[in-house]
Amino acid sequence: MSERIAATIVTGFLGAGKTTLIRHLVEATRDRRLALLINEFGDVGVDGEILRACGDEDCERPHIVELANGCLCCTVAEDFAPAIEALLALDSPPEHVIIETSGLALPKPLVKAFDWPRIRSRLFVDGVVAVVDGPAVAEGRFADDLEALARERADDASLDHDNPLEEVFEDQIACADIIVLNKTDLLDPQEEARVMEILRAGVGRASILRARHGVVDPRVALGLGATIQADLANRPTHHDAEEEHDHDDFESFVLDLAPADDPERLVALLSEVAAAHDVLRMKGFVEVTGKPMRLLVQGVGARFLHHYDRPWKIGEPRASRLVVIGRKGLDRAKVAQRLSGR
Ligand SMILES: Nc1nc2c(ncn2[C@@H]2O[C@H](COP(=O)(O)OP(=O)(O)OP(=O)(O)O)[C@@H](O)[C@H]2O)c(=O)[nH]1
Repeated sequence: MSERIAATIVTGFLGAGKTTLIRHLVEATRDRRLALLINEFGDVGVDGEILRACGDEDCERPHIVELANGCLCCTVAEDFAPAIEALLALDSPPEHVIIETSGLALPKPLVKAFDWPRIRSRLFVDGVVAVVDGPAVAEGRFADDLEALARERADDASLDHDNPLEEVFEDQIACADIIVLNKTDLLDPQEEARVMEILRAGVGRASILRARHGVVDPRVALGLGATIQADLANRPTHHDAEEEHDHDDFESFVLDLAPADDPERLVALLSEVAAAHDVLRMKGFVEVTGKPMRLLVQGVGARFLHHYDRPWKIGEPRASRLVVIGRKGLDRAKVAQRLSGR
């Protein structure tokens, strides 16, 4: 089996800033091959146009696939799986896929669609990012333009999800690994605190990042830098490329671990440590004692996935190495101590 490719699902109500955030991520990760899969209702092509029209030739770089035939989770066989297969059959297939859902989509069924064998063998869900329209929530609404939202709902014959909007919003929040509280430029401190409170009440253990115009660190949103860093042993030249970036809100470090005897136990511990120290991302490869395959481990907040991605190559150092990303002030010594003391 070829290596599986990570996919990030970006969800959030109409106008919350999904396209703006994705555009930022595309611009901030020019050295990576991204593909975008956009699921829009009604005004087909608009988001794709915005993403293409960066006024910069590099913005042509990602492959953009638009799927307009309704809810992705309801059309897995006809639309979603063939689109993914076509992307992966490209001469240079993407390293990461970003899926923008329609504002009304429930993310959970889409995450479940990844369990389809045709999808599961090629792709895994790296994380679900929910974009929240800060000012709309502060005003007790969920979207900036409720009428447009109602129209979208009415036009969408494939949606028999006729849940109250609150429930769709709550579902999007509940399913997210990372919540981006967007449009903070339009919130005063009291409003921002109130929205934070509403979100915290609904989110469980997801991390909430504040953003203006969707500007979030791609290492956190996509884990892209994390993959590179965790793979340092195999790609020593990337060491040279590590420069000081202006990622002032976050910090990251690489942690070397002993080989794991029991992957389940390791992942449970990682999840516990991530929750205790508000770690946003952990990602890397681990040697499991007695296994010829390397274990890919990746966490977004406290949610972890792991699978054996390929056999260790002959002569390849079997390092167990994770990149850990958190907010500034992350207690590196404590995280290291808890993970090395297993
Ligand atoms: N003031 C302000 N405007 C923003 C911000 N983020 C996005 N916008 C604007 O909000 C509008 C909607 O943003 P989009 O990125 O298109 O939102 P979307 O979630 O993709 O919308 P749909 O695809 O229609 O569901 C656009 O006019 C953006 O320029 C922000 O942080 N602050």
